[in-house]
Amino acid sequence: MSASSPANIIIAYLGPPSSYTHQATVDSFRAPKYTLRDELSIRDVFDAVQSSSASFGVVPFENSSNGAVLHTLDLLIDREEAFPDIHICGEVFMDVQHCLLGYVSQSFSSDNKDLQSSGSSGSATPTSSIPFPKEPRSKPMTDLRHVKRIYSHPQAFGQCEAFLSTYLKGVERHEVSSTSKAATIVAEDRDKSGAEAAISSRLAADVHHLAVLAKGVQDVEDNTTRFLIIQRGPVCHDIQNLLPEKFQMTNGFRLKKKALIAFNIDHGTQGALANALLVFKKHSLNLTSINSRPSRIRPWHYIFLVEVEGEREFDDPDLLHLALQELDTVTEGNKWLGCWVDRFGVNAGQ
Ligand SMILES: O=C(O)C(=O)C[C@]1(C(=O)O)C=C[C@@H](O)C=C1
Repeated sequence: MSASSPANIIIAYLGPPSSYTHQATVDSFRAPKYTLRDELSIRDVFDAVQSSSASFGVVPFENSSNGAVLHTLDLLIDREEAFPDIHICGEVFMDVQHCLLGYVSQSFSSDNKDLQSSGSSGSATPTSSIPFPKEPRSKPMTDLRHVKRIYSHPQAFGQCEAFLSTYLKGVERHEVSSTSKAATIVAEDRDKSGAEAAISSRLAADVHHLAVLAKGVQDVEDNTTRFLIIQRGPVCHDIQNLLPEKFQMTNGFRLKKKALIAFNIDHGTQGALANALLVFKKHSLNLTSINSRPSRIRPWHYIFLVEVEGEREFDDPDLLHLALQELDTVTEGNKWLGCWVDRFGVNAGQ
């Protein structure tokens, strides 16, 4: 059966199961209409969609406290031209509450009434570069002296700095492809000595039979990750009808829409970047973010990614066409990466 047959719409997502991407995907693409397939890396999700072995893919894009997922940006700008047909067709916002998962140590559990004996005062140590470190929001629920290695996705480490630098200072960190992969590794710790722990989700604790050693370990209470839905081909393509209704562009005439565009400019021309940005202003496309990634062609030369939002402009292809034509005249090259219905303020599942 082909990936886009109505009875079998395959959605590839960054796994293994119980990753945050999985949770965002389950909430948006419900069985039996959709079949979810986990992939080991964000690149594998792009590959699955580009090769049409999946109709859609779900990947993390940015976090409200730690910023862009660089790996996703790099795959979108596609320096190697491996993903020429990938377009964004939707977004999902999800609240992310991290936990520290592992094992409760038998040797330390008897004296865990006093958690300060975990070797920490509960305050982060000031250093010359960070004289006033952020206080962690939560305390461990058990002694952590047995933890020698922590596994997680780099984004999750970035979101939990205060807790880690207070209660697990100097403990080796291992970056892996997702938080659920981290939980899988810890669950495989054969002697259950508790030397390994993962920053992962509450769901991953249940799936992998791990103990929750601390809850809500991210630096900020309101910690939201935005995920992108990707498809093969431009958004006007028939494949849009296979998406859940809330993501379909035609569903919301006059709904706010967003788009992502990548471009490069002649860095030697004065005002080149400003001129490119002015095109969006002129065409009433409100710029909401700008990211840059090294071009890897010349040092200190960047590819820019801008996100724009608008209403009428997206419902009239001629208006967009005009804006892009004008962008052609002030950039050295640009790539339309898709447009989608704005879901800001709407949680996954709604
Ligand atoms: O590792 C996961 O569980 C993911 O889905 C990836 C990811 C990310 O890359 O941002 C998703 C949400 C959290 O912000 C941390 C990690």
